[in-house]
Amino acid sequence: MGNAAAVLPEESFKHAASTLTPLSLTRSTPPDAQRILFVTSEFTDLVKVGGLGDVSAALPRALSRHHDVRVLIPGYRQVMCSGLPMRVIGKLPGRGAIPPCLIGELTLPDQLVVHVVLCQQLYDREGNPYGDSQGNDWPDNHIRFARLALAAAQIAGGSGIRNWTPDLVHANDWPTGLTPAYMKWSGQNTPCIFTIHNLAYQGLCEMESHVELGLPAEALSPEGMEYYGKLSCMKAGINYATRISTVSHTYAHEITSAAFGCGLEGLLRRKASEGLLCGFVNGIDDSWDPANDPRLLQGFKPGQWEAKQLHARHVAQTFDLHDDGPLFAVVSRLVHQKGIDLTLAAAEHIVAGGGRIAIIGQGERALEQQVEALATRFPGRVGVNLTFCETEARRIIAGSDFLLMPSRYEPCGLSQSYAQCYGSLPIARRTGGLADTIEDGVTGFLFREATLDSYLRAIGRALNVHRRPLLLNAMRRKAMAAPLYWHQAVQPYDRLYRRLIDGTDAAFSSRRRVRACAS
Ligand SMILES: Nc1ncnc2c1ncn2[C@@H]1O[C@H](COP(=O)(O)OP(=O)(O)O[C@H]2O[C@H](CO)[C@@H](O)[C@H](O)[C@H]2O)[C@@H](O)[C@H]1O
Repeated sequence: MGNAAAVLPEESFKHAASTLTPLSLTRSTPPDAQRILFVTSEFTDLVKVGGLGDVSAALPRALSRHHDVRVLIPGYRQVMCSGLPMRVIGKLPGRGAIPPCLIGELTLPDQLVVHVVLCQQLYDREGNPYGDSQGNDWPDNHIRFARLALAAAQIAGGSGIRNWTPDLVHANDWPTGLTPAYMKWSGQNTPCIFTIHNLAYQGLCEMESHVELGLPAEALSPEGMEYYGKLSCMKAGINYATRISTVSHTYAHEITSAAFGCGLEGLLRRKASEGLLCGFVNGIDDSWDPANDPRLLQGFKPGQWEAKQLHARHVAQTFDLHDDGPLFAVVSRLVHQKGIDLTLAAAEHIVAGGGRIAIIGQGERALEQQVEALATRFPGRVGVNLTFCETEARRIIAGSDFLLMPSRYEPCGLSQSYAQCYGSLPIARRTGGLADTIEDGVTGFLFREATLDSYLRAIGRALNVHRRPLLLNAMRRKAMAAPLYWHQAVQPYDRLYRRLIDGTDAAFSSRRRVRACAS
């Protein structure tokens, strides 16, 4: 296998940025830094669908103060069109129906190294990482992401990148679930952490796909990755990783119950009882600083509320809303998980209470149509923008008084923390990371049941606070100080990496163990 640097071959992506750049990579890392390969299907700098992209861009950067971290992503069209110079540094063989690939390397302006799995037939497509522009999943997703996972395992085994083999692999969500499995089946003992960002997306495929994926017989049993007659990439990640983490303490506990475990609660309960499952709350990246955000019309600090009013006027103009009344924001993927139907039902009460609602998001077509219909029903009071626009999202958050987040479940959630940073008080369900990051009545409002009544009570409390400016501003100040930034949130990952690499981590100590739910 040739590992020498090469220019992208002509038959490779026609969209590729094929300029050769000298490889001069000298990030200063501490002497005890370990080599970490962070494997992900989204990376916000280049391609993002949701929160996984944000975490994948921020966590490796925060980790790179402590370690030599490299990110591995598929070479989607968005990645190849990024305009960043790409070097081809190696190639890797296929397995079953998984085609061979090249390994590319990008160095981002801040020197973070991103390795790219180059395989035109799998990744050079219109649409997002998981499906076409009509929202249909790609039928060969199992092969597309098995290619990513296999590349990670091969790199961990010493192939693909010359003079760089990771001491630890960190895989994320189902698209990377086969990573620890391929590592194990090739006899490697490099530790692999698997982080669950959202258990509900499992990456299922038919049993017959085992030939295409080159799976050994043991994979096909319930002790492997069999899941109710199918194959589950999520289950592979949970079963074969050295340790499993998820993105909040409460979600780590919740997924051991039937209500949140998506059929994997038994396995997760066992992992929790063995001390192999933990929850680390996500941080947010430093760009979420209202005083220094170039995407805002005017920066602000706690107390400089006139800048919030400026953004509220901007939102009113762009969403065709009246100028008066508390402003509620929805910045969300429009999917069932996020409880959008509850907000649709609550909207008439918010409007009757004098409120206005600005919704920005994309997602399930039926929900998109329903939010559009809501705006038609309440002109001047409800405005909708069915796009994904980071700048507008930030301005809406900055201008709003409240962020609506009635999620049915929420592994961690980032939007509530973004809102807190910008002095917008989240109104959210007491579940997952929402319960861990919002202090009820202090830095936001929580409600327990996924019912309209319960939600409306929280909205009513928020409206009461809005009528008392002193109290509102006091809550805003507390909210702005609440979120955890990644340089703080990274600590438990750093400690776990070190324990796994030096072999001192028998399992999570009983004090830190996730208490498994009873059912
Ligand atoms: N129209 C729009 N325009 C611009 N930006 C938009 C947008 N709609 C949504 N976003 C952004 O998308 C991201 C959503 O992040 P979340 O963590 O809230 O949810 P998501 O369900 O995608 O992530 C999953 O993974 C993350 C990461 O671990 C977990 O926090 C979460 O609970 C889990 O469901 C935020 O950055 C938000 O601002």
